[in-house]
Amino acid sequence: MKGFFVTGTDTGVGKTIIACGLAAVLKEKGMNVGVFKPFLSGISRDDPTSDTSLLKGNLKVEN
Ligand SMILES: Nc1ncnc2c1ncn2[C@@H]1O[C@H](COP(=O)(O)OP(=O)(O)OP(=O)(O)O)[C@@H](O)[C@H]1O
Ligand SMILES: C[C@H](N)[C@@H](CCCCCC(=O)O)NC(=O)O
Repeated sequence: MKGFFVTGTDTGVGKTIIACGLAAVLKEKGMNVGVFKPFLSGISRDDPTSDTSLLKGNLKVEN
């Protein structure tokens, strides 16, 4: 298993967008891709606009 750790120097700099794109490209190449965001602050994970919802929706996974 290989992984990428996406980080940045501030909030709102594009970490989530980059992670979504990276995951989508790898999936498109036929790889089995998972995403892991261990902590989420400031918004419910159930909110459709949350980072975790965007990452999940991007990969079309259930959980
Ligand atoms: N390359 C880009 N060009 C234009 N807009 C961008 C780009 N990358 C991200 N954005 C926009 O910037 C905003 C913040 O991006 P994103 O949510 O990916 O940041 P983040 O680093 O994950 O933030 P946070 O730390 O708050 O979770 C979003 O509205 C996103 O659409
Ligand atoms: C909901 C957003 N995407 C993001 C908001 C982070 C705000 C940090 C504020 C601070 O600097 O204390 N939350 C998160 O990445 O878990």
